[in-house]
Amino acid sequence: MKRQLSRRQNWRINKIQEERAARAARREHKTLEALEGGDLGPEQKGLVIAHFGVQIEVEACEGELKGQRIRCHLRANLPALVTGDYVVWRPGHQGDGVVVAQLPRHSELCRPDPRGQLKPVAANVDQILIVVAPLPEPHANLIDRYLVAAEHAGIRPLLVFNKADLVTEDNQASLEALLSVYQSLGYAVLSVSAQSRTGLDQLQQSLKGCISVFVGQSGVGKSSLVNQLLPEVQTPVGALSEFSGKGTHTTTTARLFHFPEGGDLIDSPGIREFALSHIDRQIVTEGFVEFRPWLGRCRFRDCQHQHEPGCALLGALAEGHIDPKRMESYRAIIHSLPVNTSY
Ligand SMILES: Nc1nc2c(ncn2[C@@H]2O[C@H](COP(=O)(O)OP(=O)(O)OP(=O)(O)O)[C@@H](O)[C@H]2O)c(=O)[nH]1
Ligand SMILES: [Zn+2]
Repeated sequence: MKRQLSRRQNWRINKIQEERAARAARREHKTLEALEGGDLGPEQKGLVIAHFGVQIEVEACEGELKGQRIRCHLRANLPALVTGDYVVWRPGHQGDGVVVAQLPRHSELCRPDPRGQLKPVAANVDQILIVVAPLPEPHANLIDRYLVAAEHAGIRPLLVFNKADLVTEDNQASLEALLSVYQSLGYAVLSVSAQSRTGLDQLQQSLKGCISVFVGQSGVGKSSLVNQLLPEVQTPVGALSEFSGKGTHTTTTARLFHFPEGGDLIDSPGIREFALSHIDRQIVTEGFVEFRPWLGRCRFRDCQHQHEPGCALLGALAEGHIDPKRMESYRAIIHSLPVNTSY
């Protein structure tokens, strides 16, 4: 009986929400019609700064309005836009505007939505800053997961080793051993301290001219670094959770910030946690860059690289071309995948 009731209540709640959404959509449609009926300004390029339900905040990239932020309505039939998207838009007469087209993306960061479907959450990201620190103790496995995600998205990763001030005689050797694995694979590693400001100039240099995101385990100092790099916080970093609308699943709402020294940041709690809930065996295998020369060379086409005879990866491991720690990490990631993922 109780169950029935709550199902009924759920249905009512859903219905009310649907009606509310439909009313908002009708209102939006009217506004849009009025705007498009009047004469709009010229088509021009803009950058999506943030998304607010049916509207988006666009920064003008050119013309008289360059640098200004405009609340824009979305012409019907546009693909879903995300922060970092470049668009074509037309100014209206009341400080608003209409987005008329999306320009092509060169990269996408995706996350599963509540239904498990992959959705882009940020576009045109050039660089993923994977933040690690002596504390909390870094896990190679987690770093490798971020690297796989970056490789899969085709976005350059940069390892940012924060809290360099916490390096001591006791932990130095193991930290250097951990990081040298990545350096020898060709990944850039930058040693910094948000606290003592060591290395921040160099970090600023590597942010210039591109859109970056920060990822990494909780407590490594992402907020601290962002606070150092964005001193005149355009939106308080502490208020990031406001965008996530506490307790809802919309934690993926991202916002674009400009670093005063150049370069952009896209940030949101959802992006910081951007990890790998949505990868399969093939993505992981290809995400280990040093495996690439050996892929497709195993005796068996469906080789799982575990203990099969004639496995090219195992051969490369035995000959010292693959670091045993990375192989161990690879296996741990594969092991953590839901069973039956396709190869
Ligand atoms: N010693 C030292 N402490 C730091 C440094 N950077 C950050 N911290 C400290 O580390 C703790 C965590 O920093 P946050 O910036 O909140 O870390 P976060 O990665 O944003 O954490 P989440 O918000 O949980 O994801 C805070 O107590 C900071 O003061 C650093 O360079 N050196
Ligand atoms: Zn194999």
